[in-house]
Amino acid sequence: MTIKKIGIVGLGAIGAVYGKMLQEVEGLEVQIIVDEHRKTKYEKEKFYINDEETSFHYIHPDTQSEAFDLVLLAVKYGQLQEAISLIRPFVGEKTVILSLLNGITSEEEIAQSYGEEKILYSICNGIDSTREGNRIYYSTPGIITFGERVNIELTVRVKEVKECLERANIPVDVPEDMERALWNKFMINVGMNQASAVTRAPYAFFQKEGSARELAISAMKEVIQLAQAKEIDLTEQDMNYFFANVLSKVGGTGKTSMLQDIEAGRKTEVALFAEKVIDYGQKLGIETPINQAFYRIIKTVEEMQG
Ligand SMILES: NC(=O)C1=CN([C@@H]2O[C@H](COP(=O)(O)OP(=O)(O)OC[C@H]3O[C@@H](n4cnc5c(N)ncnc54)[C@H](OP(=O)(O)O)[C@@H]3O)[C@@H](O)[C@H]2O)C=CC1
Ligand SMILES: CC(C)(CO)C(=O)C(=O)O
Repeated sequence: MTIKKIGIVGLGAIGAVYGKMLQEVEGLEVQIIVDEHRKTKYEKEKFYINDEETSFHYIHPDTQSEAFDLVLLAVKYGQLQEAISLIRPFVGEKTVILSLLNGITSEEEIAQSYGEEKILYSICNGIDSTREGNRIYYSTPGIITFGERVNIELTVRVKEVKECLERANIPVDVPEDMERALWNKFMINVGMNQASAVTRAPYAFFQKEGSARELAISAMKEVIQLAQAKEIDLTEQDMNYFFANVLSKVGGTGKTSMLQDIEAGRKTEVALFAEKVIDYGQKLGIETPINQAFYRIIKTVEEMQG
């Protein structure tokens, strides 16, 4: 079955960019799954991507519809449970669900509601999208890394999703070891998102040697220790590769999603990052002082913002 009908929950920095690219493909029907309140607001305020007015098609969960072939979740972690409920009417026997959320836990939470057989693991890397209300700016779509937990010979559904994303000119990668890819991204987020959130530094400060990058590296090294204790093949080479080959390509004024949250006074995804690192550290008997400090600072900032 070729993918034809796609549902997306979350029209933010990530969902709007990939949603626009997908809906430009002839033969693909893309619907944004929203509640009534958001539908009214979005239709009135419209969306602007790189200053271009962009229209989307909205679908309410009460609408009678066939199941979607592919559902993309692009909400923040605090909105995940709501999004999981929202997609229920559109999940059928053959639906594939892809969670573009950062972190290593969202797939597990989706699988608890819909079963392992519905999900593929995924993350997006290198996208420098920022959102201010209904205005989204980006210079590169980065790459969606996805697949089954292990990808030696590609399964039919992986091939179909890959073909669909490629038709939309979204760069994709299907790594053999998806768990390692998830942990690699987890390491990046734990360092970059949290160091930028506490310093308020945009990417330019991490693109050069110096204090901001050192701070991110110290948190990343704690993730590497945890991964190695879990026998996941993650090393400092992966960290160096990120700085040299991924971060160097994004716009210097861009900001991590966590810094965007802090600046907008929204709750952050610290539960996906420092909290997870601290948790794993306790279970594995590994000290995680940098993440403990990040956790306390970010929680304090959230409390101050109310
Ligand atoms: N921004 C980035 O550069 C990157 C982000 N990520 C990850 O991607 C995920 C999404 O992040 P990002 O796009 O930045 O987040 P945003 O906050 O920009 O977007 C989230 C969107 O979800 C919408 N939403 C929330 N709840 C619902 C709901 N119940 N029904 C429908 N829509 C809903 C929000 O709508 P509303 O505004 O109306 O509340 C908002 O448009 C996160 O896990 C993030 O860590 C990964 C890589 C890079
Ligand atoms: C990799 C990074 C830091 C890229 O923007 C990200 O995933 C985020 O901002 O959440």
